[in-house]
Amino acid sequence: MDSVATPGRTLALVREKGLVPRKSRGQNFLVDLNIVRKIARAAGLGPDDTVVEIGPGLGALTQELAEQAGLVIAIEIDRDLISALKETLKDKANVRLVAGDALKVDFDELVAGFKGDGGGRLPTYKLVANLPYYITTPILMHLLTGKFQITELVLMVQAEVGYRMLALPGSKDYGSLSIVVQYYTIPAVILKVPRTVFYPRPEVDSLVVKLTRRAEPAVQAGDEDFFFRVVRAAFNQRRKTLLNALDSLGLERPLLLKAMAVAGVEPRRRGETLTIEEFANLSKALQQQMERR
Ligand SMILES: C[S@@+](CC[C@H](N)C(=O)[O-])C[C@H]1O[C@@H](n2cnc3c(N)ncnc32)[C@H](O)[C@@H]1O
Repeated sequence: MDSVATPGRTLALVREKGLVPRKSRGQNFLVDLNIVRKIARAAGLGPDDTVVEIGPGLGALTQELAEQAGLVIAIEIDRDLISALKETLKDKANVRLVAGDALKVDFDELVAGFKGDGGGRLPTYKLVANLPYYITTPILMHLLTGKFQITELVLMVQAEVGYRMLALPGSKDYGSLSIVVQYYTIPAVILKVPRTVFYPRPEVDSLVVKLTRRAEPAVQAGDEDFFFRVVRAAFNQRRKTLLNALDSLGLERPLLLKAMAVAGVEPRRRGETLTIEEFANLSKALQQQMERR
């Protein structure tokens, strides 16, 4: 079957199947084969690779992934799209379609269901998606904190979110998302994508980013849940000093001040100036002080 990634073929398929792209599901289909190819190529796929795709839509990206990977597992929430997908993917024997909600999927179990569990050593795989924008952050949190055997993620996201993933201390885009992404992965920009290559057109431009999973987190943060609580507290009230922002953790002031002194972090600084290492040191110092109480 010819690629569905052209305006003519996408529109014809939408009409033929009586589909109405749902905004509530983030349905903006790619209609530019050149962009589709660049996204798939960014994942560096070969015949030995398994790739999971979230939200295949009409199959534009799936068709290309199937050309390059050994096995493609595509999870689509909208059952109305499944019949269109069966048609656009009918000559792709290496694609497995799964109807379901990616937010609820245990990706390792899903892959093991098709590939076996590797005799206890779960197979690794890549993840590629033109993400539905309305759930970008929860999906990303699920993918990263879920500790799945994903080695690389190539994701198309709203440009603004992409810049937040890559932001460094001191920039206006730097926040909790930057820390979570950089803690677990090494992010890089692959490509800027204008809104004109989608049907229907979204209201914003997009960015394709590649996240390479680190073998070990970027820093040793001690208790991870606590580390992320500290990070969220620091950024929830960005304009406050760190000392005031961390009040929301419910800890006594003297303890906060002692931990800041131990970590070498000035209480008057703002959270948005702290590096990921400084957050980790602060979080560990707070944990130590709490244990000593
Ligand atoms: C931006 S579209 C991308 C479609 C296609 N991959 C493309 O590039 O043309 C997002 C897709 O994700 C699907 N989707 C939305 N929420 C989902 C979820 N929770 N789990 C799986 N798929 C979801 C939508 O139905 C839609 O097909």
